[in-house]
Amino acid sequence: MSEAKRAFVFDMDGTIVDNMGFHMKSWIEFFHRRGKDIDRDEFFRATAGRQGKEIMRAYLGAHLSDDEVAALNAEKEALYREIYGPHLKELAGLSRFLDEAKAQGVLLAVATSGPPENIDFVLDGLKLRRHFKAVVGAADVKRGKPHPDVFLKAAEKLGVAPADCIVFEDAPLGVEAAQNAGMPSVVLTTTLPADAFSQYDKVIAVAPDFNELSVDELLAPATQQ
Ligand SMILES: O=P(O)(O)OC[C@H]1O[C@@H](O)[C@H](O)[C@@H](O)[C@@H]1O
Repeated sequence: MSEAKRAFVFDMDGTIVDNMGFHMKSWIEFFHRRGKDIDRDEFFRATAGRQGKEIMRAYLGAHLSDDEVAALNAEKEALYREIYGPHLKELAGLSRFLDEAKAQGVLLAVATSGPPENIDFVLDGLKLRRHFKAVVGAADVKRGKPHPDVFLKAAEKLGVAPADCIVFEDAPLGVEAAQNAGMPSVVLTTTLPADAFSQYDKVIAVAPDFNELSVDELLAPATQQ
């Protein structure tokens, strides 16, 4: 490993946990309560990685006040935590992978579009917070993915140059955000197959879970990847 500090920056939903099906269920129920139907696949591709407030305004009206958006978000995310709670589990191989990365001196961060309550729910619920030197969420940046803000903030908090960070993502908009931040990505195919990411540059690996990923291979010089 070179002298420069390296970092792994993890998306949370769909990457640390395989929960996007539960987010989808909660969105379907949330919109059903309002007499609206949504198409699962179309909705995932259009929204996964965006912040709740952006999704609310896109689907329910740009006129919504901040207070109205906050109340709607609180309802949707409480629904999600209620239905995912009994299934809460880290993606296969994650803890081993994090331990290996730390043993190699890699700094670790979480960069999610989720709100603080969802971050606590996953990181504290699974006792994972101790692994991460920085945790950045929707409350810390203005714009969700595909804007690069959340990844750039994580790199800044870690004190690592964006080009020395590798992002782990499951959503096309998240990979696009990493690309916009100047960071290569590893795609986890928890939610979509590999071909959904073919239009993006700098995808250096694709895997179904962390058991299939090697820290050493990911840290190998870029010319070998
Ligand atoms: O950035 P992450 O961790 O993938 O989080 C994205 C998700 O954040 C959630 O809070 C939203 O309700 C989801 O619809 C969204 O996809």
